[in-house]
Amino acid sequence: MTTLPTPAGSTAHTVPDGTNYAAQVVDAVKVYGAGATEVRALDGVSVGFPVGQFTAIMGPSGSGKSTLMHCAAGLDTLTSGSAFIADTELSALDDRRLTLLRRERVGFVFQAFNLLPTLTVAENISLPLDLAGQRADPDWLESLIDVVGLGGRLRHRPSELSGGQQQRVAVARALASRPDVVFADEPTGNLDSRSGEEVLGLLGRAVRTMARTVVMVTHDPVAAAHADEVIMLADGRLVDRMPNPTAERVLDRLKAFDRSTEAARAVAS
Ligand SMILES: Nc1ncnc2c1ncn2[C@@H]1O[C@H](COP(=O)(O)OP(=O)(O)OP(=O)(O)O)[C@@H](O)[C@H]1O
Repeated sequence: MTTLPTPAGSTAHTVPDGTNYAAQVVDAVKVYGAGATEVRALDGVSVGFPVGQFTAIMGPSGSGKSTLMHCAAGLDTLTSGSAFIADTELSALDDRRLTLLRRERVGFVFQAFNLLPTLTVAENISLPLDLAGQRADPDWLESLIDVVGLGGRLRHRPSELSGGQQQRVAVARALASRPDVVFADEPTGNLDSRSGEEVLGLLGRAVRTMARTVVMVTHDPVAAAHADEVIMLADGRLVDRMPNPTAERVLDRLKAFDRSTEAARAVAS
C-alpha cells in the first residue's frame, strides 16, 4: 500500500474538550414546509466529525441523514443552529464564499458517481483543482492515482469503466484538493458487494493513510462497519453513537429501531 504525504494546510475547529472537528453542527434544526405540512427533518442535532475519523450516519428512512449531511456540507442551510467546516461557520458566508469553500475544502461522493462523461479519468480527477484555478500537486495526484489503482485508465472515459471503477475515480476526485472533509452519500448504493468493498476500502485508506476525514451516509450495516464510529438518527434527532462498529451490532441496533417504531405505532393506533 502506498503511504501518501500528510497534507498540509488543513484547519480544524477545536472545541473546549480539545477535539478537532473537520465538520460540526450545533443545535441544528431544519424545518421543511410550514403549518400542516411542516416537517422537522433535524430537531436539535449537535454532532462533530473529528479530524482523521471515518464516520457513518445511519438511521431509518426519513430520519434526517441526507438533511444532516447536506447542511453540514453547506449544500443546504439550517433553519436554526450552526454548521462549521473546520473553524468556518457556514451561515457567515455569502453564496460566493460558500461555493468557494465547498469547492476547495469539501469533497463529495454521490451514489450516482456524477462524473463528467466527456472528460477522461485524469481530467475528472483534477476537475475540482481546475475549477478552483489551483495547480495540482503532482506528487499528491500521482499517489492518489496509485492508491485508487486506476493508473492504466487515465485516458479512458467514464463510460469505459465499471461502476466500481467510476466510483473510485469519484473518490479520487473528492480527495484531489485535499479537502478538510469528504462527504459520501450512499457511495456503494449502486455497486455490487465486491466493488462496494473496494470503494469502502479506499475511503478507509483515505482516512488511515492520507489523514483525511470522511463522513458517509449509508443504509448498509456492512458498509457502516468500515467506519470508526456510527452515529444513529431517528426522527431528526441523534439517538445513539457506536464506536468501532461491526455489521452485526449495527444490524441489531437497526432492528431495535424497527421494533420500537412498530410499538409506537401500535400504541398510537
Ligand atoms: N425538500 C424537502 N421538502 C420537504 N420535506 C423534505 C425535504 N427533504 C426532506 N424532507 C423530509 O425531511 C425528512 C428527512 O429527510 P431525509 O431525506 O433527510 O431523510 P433520510 O434519513 O436521508 O431518508 P432516506 O434514508 O429515505 O434517504 C423526511 O421526512 C423527508 O420527507
